[in-house]
Amino acid sequence: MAPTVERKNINLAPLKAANVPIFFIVGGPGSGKGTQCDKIVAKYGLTHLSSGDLLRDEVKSGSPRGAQLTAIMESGALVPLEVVLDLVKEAMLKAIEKGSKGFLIDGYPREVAQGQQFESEIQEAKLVLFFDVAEETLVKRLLHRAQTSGRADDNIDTIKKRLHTFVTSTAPVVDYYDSKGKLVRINAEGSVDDIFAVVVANLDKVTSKI
Ligand SMILES: Nc1ncnc2c1ncn2[C@@H]1O[C@H](COP(=O)(O)OP(=O)(O)O)[C@@H](O)[C@H]1O
Ligand SMILES: Nc1ncnc2c1ncn2[C@H]1C[C@H](O)[C@@H](COP(=O)(O)OP(=O)(O)O)O1
Ligand SMILES: [Mg+2]
Repeated sequence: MAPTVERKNINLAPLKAANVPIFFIVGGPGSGKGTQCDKIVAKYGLTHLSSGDLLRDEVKSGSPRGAQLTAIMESGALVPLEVVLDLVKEAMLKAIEKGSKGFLIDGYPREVAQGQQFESEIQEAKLVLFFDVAEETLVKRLLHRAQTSGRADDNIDTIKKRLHTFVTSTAPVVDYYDSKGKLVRINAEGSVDDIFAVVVANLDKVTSKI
């Protein structure tokens, strides 16, 4: 039986009232989500929240659920939906207090239910950017990142499991938003700058801020 997850009572009113644009950033592990988000932040001033970073921060904080989270992440599986969603909500609220103009939610949703729950409890995403990269390239990039990342999940065994999780749980997210007409599929095999040019062309269509 799955462990019971304690939900926090989070007041979402300020976040809903702000009604700022929200973009989901989806792609396999190593597809360049973080890399492209850094560039989007620099150009558009949106707030970048990576669910993986939020989870790693939670682990570092030494909170009781930290050890459990580490084990799940090292196994390449997904952390329970409620844990991630609460962390994302809290981070969004903090950013709204500081005047955020909008959000890049990176690495989320990783399963269709995450997207549905987020959108029913918070707000609909404006667009979903999907960075499309072949598995072979993902493995190469992650093994290269492993040399400097210090991440416990950047090793070949965990990478294989994360790829499996991506195919089984996250690929349906891509189809789900495609069928809603919200998906922007970006071939992300090229150079960082070439990919960013495609990102900009798509974001410029929906945002007036340059
Ligand atoms: N277009 C690209 N071409 C080559 N390497 C890339 C590209 N984009 C990102 N990388 C590298 O691939 C690795 C994974 O990128 P990252 O942004 O951390 O991806 P994600 O957040 O999707 O896991 C990093 O080492 C990064 O420097
Ligand atoms: N939205 C989410 N739901 C469940 N687990 C998540 C999650 N986001 C991250 N995790 C967990 C499982 C992932 O394998 C791990 C690392 O995530 P990440 O930092 O986003 O990886 P990457 O940037 O390589 O795609 O954290
Ligand atoms: Mg990342």
